[in-house]
Amino acid sequence: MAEKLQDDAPLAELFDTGWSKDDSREAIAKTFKFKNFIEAFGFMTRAAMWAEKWNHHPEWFNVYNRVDVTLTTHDVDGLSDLDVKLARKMNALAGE
Ligand SMILES: C[C@H](O)[C@H](O)[C@H]1CNC2=NC(N)=NC(=O)C2=N1
Repeated sequence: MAEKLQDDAPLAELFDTGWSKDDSREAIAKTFKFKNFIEAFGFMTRAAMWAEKWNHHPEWFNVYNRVDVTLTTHDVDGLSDLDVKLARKMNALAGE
C-alpha cells in the first residue's frame, strides 16, 4: 500500500529535473520530449513495464515525440512515495 508523502523534500530533487507540482490537484507533472514518435513510444513501453511491476500507473498523453505525464496516487488521494519512485525511474528511462 502506498504511503502518503509526509513532506515535500523528495519533490525538490524532482523539481530540479523538470517536474512540477500540478497545483490544481495533489500531483506532479512533466513533459518529456524525444527525437521522434518511436523514441517516445519506446519510453512509454519501458515505463509501462515498471508501472505494472510496481502497480502504480501514470496518467499520460502522447502526441508524436511528446509525452505529458502526471503522477498521483488515487489510493491515498494525493502524492505518495510511489509517485516519487516512478518519476525518478521515468527520468532515468528518458536518459536524464
Ligand atoms: C486496484 C489497484 O491495485 C489500484 O487501483 C492501484 C493501481 N494503480 C494505481 N496507480 C496510481 N497512480 N495510483 C493508485 O492509487 C493506483 N492503485
